[in-house]
Amino acid sequence: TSLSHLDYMRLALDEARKSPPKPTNFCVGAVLVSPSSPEPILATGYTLELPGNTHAEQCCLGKLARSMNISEEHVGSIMPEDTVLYTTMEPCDFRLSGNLPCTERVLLTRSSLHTAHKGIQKVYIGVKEPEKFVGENKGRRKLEDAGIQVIHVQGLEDEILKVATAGHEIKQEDQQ
Ligand SMILES: Nc1nc(=O)c(N)c(NC[C@H](O)[C@H](O)[C@H](O)COP(=O)(O)O)[nH]1
Ligand SMILES: [Zn+2]
Repeated sequence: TSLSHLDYMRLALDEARKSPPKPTNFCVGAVLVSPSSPEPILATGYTLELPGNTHAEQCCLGKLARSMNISEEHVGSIMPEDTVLYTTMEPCDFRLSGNLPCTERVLLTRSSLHTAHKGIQKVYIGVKEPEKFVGENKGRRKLEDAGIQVIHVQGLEDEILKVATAGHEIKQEDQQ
């Protein structure tokens, strides 16, 4: 039985819950999926899972690369043709830390220095990024311009945002 988009987004949310809350980022979860593969789940990831200031999507790519003994920037070359990414929050387009944004990392799966690969075909998002750290996230347009569909999977927004902002101080007016 194949899992629905909502099932995969729930899996991503389960990953997000594992992320240690911080006031300077969001707790996000992601799952790399090849729907038609015998083992559809290629990798899971959550914010800060891998050492360093890592993002959920970054951890998915890094873990998949490591499992195949290749570097992250070449991971697109080993992805099945139907690879898609589920992430509870849309891939970042700018990071206050200055680290490479996940939108760029997703784009890199589509082509590397010498050859183009299929890489990630679609990105399913649970919520858009709240404009708390970096203003409006313009990454969606970049992904679409590169032929990657960005699809909002509805239904888990409240839960996703509650998990994402677990490390953010509760303002007085929020305490009613
Ligand atoms: N899609 C997504 N996945 C994540 O795992 C994560 N933490 C964010 N968060 C976006 C937010 O804009 C950045 O976390 C801040 O801009 C701070 O940047 P750093 O995380 O310190 O590089 N967004
Ligand atoms: Zn990111």
